[in-house]
Amino acid sequence: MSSKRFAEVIVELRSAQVDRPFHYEVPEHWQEQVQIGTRVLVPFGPRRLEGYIVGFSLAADVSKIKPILEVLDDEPPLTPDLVDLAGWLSERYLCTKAAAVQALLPSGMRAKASTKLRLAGDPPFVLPASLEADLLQSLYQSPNKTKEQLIAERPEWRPILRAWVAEGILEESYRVKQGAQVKTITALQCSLDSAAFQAALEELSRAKKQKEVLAYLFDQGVAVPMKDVLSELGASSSTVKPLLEKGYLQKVEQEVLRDPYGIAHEQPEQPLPLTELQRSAYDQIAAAVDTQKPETFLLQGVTGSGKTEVYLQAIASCVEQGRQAIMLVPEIALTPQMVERFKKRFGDDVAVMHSRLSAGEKFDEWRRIRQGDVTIVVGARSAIFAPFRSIGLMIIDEEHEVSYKQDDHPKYLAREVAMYRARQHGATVVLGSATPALETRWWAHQGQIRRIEMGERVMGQRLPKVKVIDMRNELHEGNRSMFSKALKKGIEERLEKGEQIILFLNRRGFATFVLCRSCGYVARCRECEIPLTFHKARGLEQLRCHYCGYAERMPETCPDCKGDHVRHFGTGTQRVEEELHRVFPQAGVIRMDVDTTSGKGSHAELLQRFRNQEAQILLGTQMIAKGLDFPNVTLVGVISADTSLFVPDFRAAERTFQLLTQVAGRAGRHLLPGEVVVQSYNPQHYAVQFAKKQEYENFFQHEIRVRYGVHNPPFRELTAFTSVNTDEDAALRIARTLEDRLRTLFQGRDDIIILGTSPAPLSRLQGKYRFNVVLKYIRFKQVGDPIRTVYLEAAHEAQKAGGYLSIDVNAQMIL
Ligand SMILES: Nc1ncnc2c1ncn2[C@@H]1O[C@H](COP(=O)(O)OP(=O)(O)OP(=O)(O)O)[C@@H](O)[C@H]1O
Ligand SMILES: [Zn+2]
Ligand SMILES: [Zn+2]
Repeated sequence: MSSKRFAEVIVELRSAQVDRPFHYEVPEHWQEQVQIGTRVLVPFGPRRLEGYIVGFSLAADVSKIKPILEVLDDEPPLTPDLVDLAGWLSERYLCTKAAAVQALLPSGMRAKASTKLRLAGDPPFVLPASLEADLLQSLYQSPNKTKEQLIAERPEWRPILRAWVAEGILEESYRVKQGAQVKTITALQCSLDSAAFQAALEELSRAKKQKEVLAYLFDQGVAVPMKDVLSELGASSSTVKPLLEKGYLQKVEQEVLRDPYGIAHEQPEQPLPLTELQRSAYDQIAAAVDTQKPETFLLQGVTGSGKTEVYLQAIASCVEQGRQAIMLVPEIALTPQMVERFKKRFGDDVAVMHSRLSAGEKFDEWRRIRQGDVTIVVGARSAIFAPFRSIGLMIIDEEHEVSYKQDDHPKYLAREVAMYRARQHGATVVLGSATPALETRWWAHQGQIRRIEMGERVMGQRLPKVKVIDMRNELHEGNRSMFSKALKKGIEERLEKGEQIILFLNRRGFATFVLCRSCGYVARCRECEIPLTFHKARGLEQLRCHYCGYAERMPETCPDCKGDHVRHFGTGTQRVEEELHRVFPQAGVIRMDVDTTSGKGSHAELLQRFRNQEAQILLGTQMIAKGLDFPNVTLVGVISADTSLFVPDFRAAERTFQLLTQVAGRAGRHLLPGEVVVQSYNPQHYAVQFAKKQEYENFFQHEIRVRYGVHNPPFRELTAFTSVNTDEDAALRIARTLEDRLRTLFQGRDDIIILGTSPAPLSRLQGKYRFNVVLKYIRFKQVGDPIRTVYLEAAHEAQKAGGYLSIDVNAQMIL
């Protein structure tokens, strides 16, 4: 090809003003090497930026076009289908292309560029006492300093450097440091031929250990990690040193991949013989994978129905056909046990990706996927972007989980990304849950996706019996404790029999607020206006804001009425723990909440202690609701079902139902029968009642009518705009302007509903005021482009006013 190609490059700036590809010339020597997805370094104004090639064109205005400075990788990090996916992400979620590209790559990927300088021409004549003289001296004395370091040292040198480069006195070259370094180890190698080897042995006649090391490496024929050589032969580095000096051995740096789990996987575990229901589910999924046509399933299986075994075998069948598989699980459920289950089945063929890995570990796992070293990835949300070549199967377990929606740009929903990639790759998507998202179940009802039902537990165990206790009656009968009589009795029985108990505290609400019983004053954060949460640590009573971290002492008297009736209300895990110790002094309790699990690995460690039966009671928030499987647990108690029912969220009923069903599903999964006790002040609520009977289908029928009546998902999609500013008037003004423009734009469209400017449920956060405008529409395709224009304009104005305007397309929660 003789005609010159120009590369279209997306640079790493996330600003909307530069949200388009820029053209660069591809220097002759890189013509062969660059492809779509190649990472490059390009000049951008006075800066040098990293960017990705997203296309090629025969550009016209050649005069202005600058050449690419550097190609950053041998293999392009992005495959062409990922470049295409980035384009889709930015259109679907209205984010910049740069933000979309970055979402596809591990955080450790970003390079830092630096500029090396070399004196190339004759140094200029400079006055002995001048800026130029200092610079020259510095250049001679420390030739390794980069341009960036020099400028940081003396900003006044910047124009001089620029001039000298222009005059050819200095020459620039770029060096790029990877964000996360490739990890290497030192290995030893013997590259002598046999004759030279024999000669060397003679020469070393008396140095027995040296001879041994040399012979060992000669026999190996390949490089062996130095530490293995030393431990194998019981040698020390002083043995190796003379061999290196004489040139008999060479040191080589070998790349190694960090294995974050490092589990030894010797004997692969055999698949279990499937039950009839599992077999039928497996057959349908495997057949779909075979067709290589995009298809989505809802695998609706009650808790304990053995969905995981179906996933494992479907993955095995996909991999056998030479295609790759992605398995998503909620971050919280991605425990070492979970990973171990995959590693036992598939050995080293599995990469793991989640946010608790270090940047280096993430980078390595990502490279193993990109290089084709593994065919399966298990991970949290972002693993859906795994750079596989030919995806056959994508599974999203607990697909209804909120954590599958990214809360930062691009605010993608993993389920939608999976379905888009399925179209690209001709892959099958499996959405698995006992309590599917209402939308998913609705699509299945509409026939857009196929539903597979597994209505029974694996060994035919009964679903646990759920008792709902009316806490109002308990109070009327004089029981002022947080444990109903039934729950107390249940705990006592289990403690006696040596069985285990999970107590669950539903804390989506703001549980331990502080209230004055005589005047009704509620302590709130000064910055966020959220009720403060009561905390007790080392005898100190504190009020803390869960959003911004603000803290103050618990007041002794009411700031409003000066009375002494201020009390903390609601129930935090700490209070339940104290109460447990008081009522059941003999019982060991493990508490799991954000306070006890903030350290790396502490989450897994606490669960392991419970598994080892070091304590009989596990007490926690929703983080213990998912995927835990403990054979000895026969009682699950929910302290209060109500806290999640009264949050200002249209999904409150759905979430409550899901949480209660998931929690109840933790009991009686094995041989011992299970019991569940749910305490509630609103036991008649339909979410509580359907959860009691574990009747998802009936809940769905009821809830879908409620949604239809108020035009909520799945009948409309919601996009939320939030105007944020420290100045309340400015925040309000921007939101109103946006609302007006949307109204003008969609005038006469009765399929579109605009919920006018209103204070956000979190009306103040970290000292900033927040106002929402919510748009409801049927098809995003019909509104996406016009919304983008209006949004970008208003966002620009918000910025000028010192705040910002955020957008959440297909919002799952409005805060
Ligand atoms: N075919 C089988 N034969 C014997 N045991 C099985 C079989 N399939 C699954 N099991 C066992 O049944 C238990 C429940 O299975 P699994 O955890 O996969 O259920 P699940 O549907 O994912 O439940 P949940 O939604 O509650 O997480 C597990 O202990 C699993 O090892
Ligand atoms: Zn008061
Ligand atoms: Zn706050």
